[in-house]
Amino acid sequence: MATPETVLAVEHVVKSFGDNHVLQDFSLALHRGENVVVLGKSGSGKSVLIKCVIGLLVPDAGRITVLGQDVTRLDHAAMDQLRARVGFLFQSNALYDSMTVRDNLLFPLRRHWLAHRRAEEAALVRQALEDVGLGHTADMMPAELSGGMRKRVALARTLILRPDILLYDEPTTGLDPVTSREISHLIREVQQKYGTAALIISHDMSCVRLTADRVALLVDGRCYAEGTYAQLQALPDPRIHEFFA
Ligand SMILES: Nc1ncnc2c1ncn2[C@@H]1O[C@H](COP(=O)(O)OP(=O)(O)OP(=O)(O)O)[C@@H](O)[C@H]1O
Repeated sequence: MATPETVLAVEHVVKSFGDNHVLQDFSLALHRGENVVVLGKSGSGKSVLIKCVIGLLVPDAGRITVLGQDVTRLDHAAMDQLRARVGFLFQSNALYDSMTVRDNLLFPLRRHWLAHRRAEEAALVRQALEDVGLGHTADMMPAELSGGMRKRVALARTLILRPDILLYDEPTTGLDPVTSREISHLIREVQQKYGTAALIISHDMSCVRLTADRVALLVDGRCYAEGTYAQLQALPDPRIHEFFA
């Protein structure tokens, strides 16, 4: 079997804030088309990791390569171009409340691909919304949507650029259990339909079980263990077991 292509590599990353050593030699690889969940307790450094990946924080040591480019060495323009290929779903969704759903989706499109024809734009918006099960919402304002619908719109807004990688920051936080499950299933559907690789940070075990091809456990700043959900669940190590209890 061919070796899977690595689309994101975190290698020996170290990040401290004063005496708070958050990431200590953390390494992880994400392969094309794969969903990897980084699971860790509150305060373990999951957000710090994702911020390092998108260049909002700079690691003290180590290397992060996204689609073959070392993000710690990219200038602003190169980072901006790379961000068009890496969709980031914020925990807060970060929708523009004063814009319709349609204009929220058009925003990244116009920012990154200036020369789209109107008819093409309309088709792309329609397709992205249909793919998240919200074909009828283009004219609505974000305030008219439920929490789950806002999450779907935010996902559609990242999908419209056809990213190679999706980064999900706690995608089910703040949602009720039924809606959380729907979003987890949607993450899987997107993976299958778009072929994107996803790095998902979460401590919602239902989301982890439903979305992860592989789980990486972030403990004491390191990738303490990795494997499928079932493999990790079966391990007797108490530091792993407590997540599955
Ligand atoms: N900009 C910053 N300056 C100083 N300390 C920070 C900064 N960002 C994060 N930290 C610290 O890094 C540690 C890890 O925080 P992080 O937000 O990554 O945790 P997390 O695993 O995402 O937690 P949660 O699941 O609660 O969101 C915390 O101790 C936090 O206080």
